[in-house]
Amino acid sequence: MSAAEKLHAHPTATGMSAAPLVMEARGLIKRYGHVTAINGADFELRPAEILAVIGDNGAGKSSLIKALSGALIPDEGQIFLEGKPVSFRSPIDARREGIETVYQDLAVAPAMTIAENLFLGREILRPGPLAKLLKIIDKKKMLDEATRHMQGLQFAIKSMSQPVETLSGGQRQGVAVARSAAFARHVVIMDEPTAALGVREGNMVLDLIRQVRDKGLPVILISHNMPHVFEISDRIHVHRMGKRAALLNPQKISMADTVSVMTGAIRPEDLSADVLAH
Ligand SMILES: Nc1ncnc2c1ncn2[C@@H]1O[C@H](COP(=O)(O)OP(=O)(O)OP(=O)(O)O)[C@@H](O)[C@H]1O
Repeated sequence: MSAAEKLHAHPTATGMSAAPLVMEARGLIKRYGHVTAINGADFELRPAEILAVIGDNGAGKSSLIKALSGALIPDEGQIFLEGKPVSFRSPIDARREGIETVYQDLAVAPAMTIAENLFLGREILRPGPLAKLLKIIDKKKMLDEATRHMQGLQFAIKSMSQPVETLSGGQRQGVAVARSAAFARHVVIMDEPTAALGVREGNMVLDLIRQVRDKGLPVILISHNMPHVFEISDRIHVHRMGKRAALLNPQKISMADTVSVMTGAIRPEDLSADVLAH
């Protein structure tokens, strides 16, 4: 058993709560030459929660998320999914394990329909050996399933055969969120999903993220938007200098104090216990 696995096997010895975790990381390290982007980071994600990950520019949020989504291989440390140690060599590995990531850019293919976007790279083929051999796509089934899924998320769009380029920015981002919700089995990671959006559209995407959580999937939300973080998250992971500095309860701590923890103006050890999340 590796050191990290031992840590995981004795959670109370490290002061962790014994509650079940969907995803966990212990002691992640990633160095780029002289820069240490991840510096002994811990991470914990609970079932059906929205966990915001916040931090100043350069704090190492993206690097942490890349490690959790297979886009970066850490030099040290261990990631656990549903209690099992996992080692992702690529984002495809992470996807196979049920972790879906929505990136801020590269969200959708504009010329394709909503239904096609939902099944992009995972098209449903018509039944039968010939259809499989010729890779004949079952458009009707994809359309039906897309409609059913979008209705389940209360996504207000009339036709799933509409090209994505006819949608607003918020609706496009909504399609990306819905796609990740459709295929994720364990975790949805969202990197600044509302960054490029106006107020109404941002709120629409926040609603959709809540729906994903309410379906039972935990969401990791990386965001610089403090009002959004406070509106939607169940717990806040503050990342600072390459590691988790604090885990905060947005119901108890003010936005101003949260920003102070993020920038280092308040030291985590000076916080009162009631603002910490467990
Ligand atoms: N591929 C890389 N090569 C070299 N240095 C890197 C690389 N990726 C990240 N870094 C460095 O690691 C540190 C953390 O970067 P990271 O992008 O993870 O931070 P961040 O919190 O996501 O920042 P931002 O909010 O600005 O996106 C920074 O100093 C960055 O310059």
